[in-house]
Amino acid sequence: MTSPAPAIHARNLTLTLGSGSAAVDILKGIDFDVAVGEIVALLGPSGSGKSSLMAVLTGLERASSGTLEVAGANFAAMGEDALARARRGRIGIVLQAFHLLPTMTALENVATPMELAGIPDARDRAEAELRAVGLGRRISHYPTQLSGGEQQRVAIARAIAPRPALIFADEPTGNLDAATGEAITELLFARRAETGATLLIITHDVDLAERCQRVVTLADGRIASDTGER
Ligand SMILES: Nc1ncnc2c1ncn2[C@@H]1O[C@H](COP(=O)(O)OP(=O)(O)OP(=O)(O)O)[C@@H](O)[C@H]1O
Repeated sequence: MTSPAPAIHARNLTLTLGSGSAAVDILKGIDFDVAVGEIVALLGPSGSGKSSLMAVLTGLERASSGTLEVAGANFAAMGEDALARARRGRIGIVLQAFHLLPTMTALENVATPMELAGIPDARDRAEAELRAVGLGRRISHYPTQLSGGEQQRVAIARAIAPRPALIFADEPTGNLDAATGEAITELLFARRAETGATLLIITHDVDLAERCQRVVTLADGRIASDTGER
């Protein structure tokens, strides 16, 4: 029997942006494995490469060299179209600034990406997910009619409704007050537990990092420490 593919298997990932004398080495050889279902916090000082690593791991940015498999897909070897398809089925992203479409209701924000991906029953699934994040009575509201915490709930519903194997959250509580941020953290952990997804959270919040199973710290484009599984 073979063991299941890890959620992330990265070896010697590098990222260099720009060229010639303007080239900047941003990631300098990242070896990183994440098991299915693991909850990992990614810490590190500003400019250490956290967002760049997330961009590479989510397939938004292509690594300059190295190997990368995400939920069994060989991201490093894929063409643009195949990569876009592979990302869609595997990855959900939650960002600090919510990034909801202002002209769409909460329901449309969650359902439309699934409709575009050809997922059946997109509206029903979106509605169920919005109920699961506590917004069953807000599905027809537009983002401007929702608080920051509510908007982040919509963003979490949008990320999780397609049932991705991995959820990436980049400073998900960074725009929220402490109490609202705490509620959003609880929700993210609860939805992860219900769906079995693997969760990677970029954060400056040491309390949030402490609640993750594993803390990986970046410094100057390299992994400086990794607590591994506790
Ligand atoms: N397009 C680019 N061209 C050149 N350098 C870049 C580019 N994008 C990012 N960088 C540099 O790469 C480094 C890592 O940036 P990154 O945003 O990944 O760090 P970070 O750890 O996420 O920081 P923060 O916590 O402030 O968000 C920084 O020095 C940044 O200036």
